[in-house]
Amino acid sequence: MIALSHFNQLEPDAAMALLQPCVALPDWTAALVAARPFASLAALRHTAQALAESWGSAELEQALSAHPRIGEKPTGRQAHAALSRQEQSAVNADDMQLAEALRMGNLRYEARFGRVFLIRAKGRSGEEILNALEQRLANSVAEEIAVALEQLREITLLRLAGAIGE
Ligand SMILES: NC(=O)NC1=NC(=O)NC1=O
Repeated sequence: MIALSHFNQLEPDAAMALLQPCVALPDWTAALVAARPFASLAALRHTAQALAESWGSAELEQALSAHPRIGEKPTGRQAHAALSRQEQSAVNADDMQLAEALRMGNLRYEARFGRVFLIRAKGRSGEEILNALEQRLANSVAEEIAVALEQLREITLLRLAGAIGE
């Protein structure tokens, strides 16, 4: 984590590299970097949230390339893989029944919506995630795009808060 004052002064490329693991949407990252300097963390968060409000299904598809399935601990060494592992740490991988239920749920979700099930996993148990998956399977296609985008915004803002602090 770096201080906001340090982030404000970083070279643009370094600032982009710092934010890259937040979400695989370079336009968002570049716009946030271009909006510097930020007077406070609240201002940074506000701008980050405002820039993410414009995301649609195209951004969702692009961003999902960097999000492993829930329950499939990512093996990559990239920063976002490490973040995913940490965010999914509450999903008890030793609970084989839960792991199988998540695996089947992911398959059902992908068959219905044609994309990976995305949820802000941090702070949620495996059971809570499975329940959310089951409930969301009943959503319409349009409803589910809106819900998945909101989860993407939550994940992104949580990762931003982890990257830049006081
Ligand atoms: N498919 C997912 O929901 N992935 C993820 N959720 C998180 O909170 N981090 C992830 O990588």
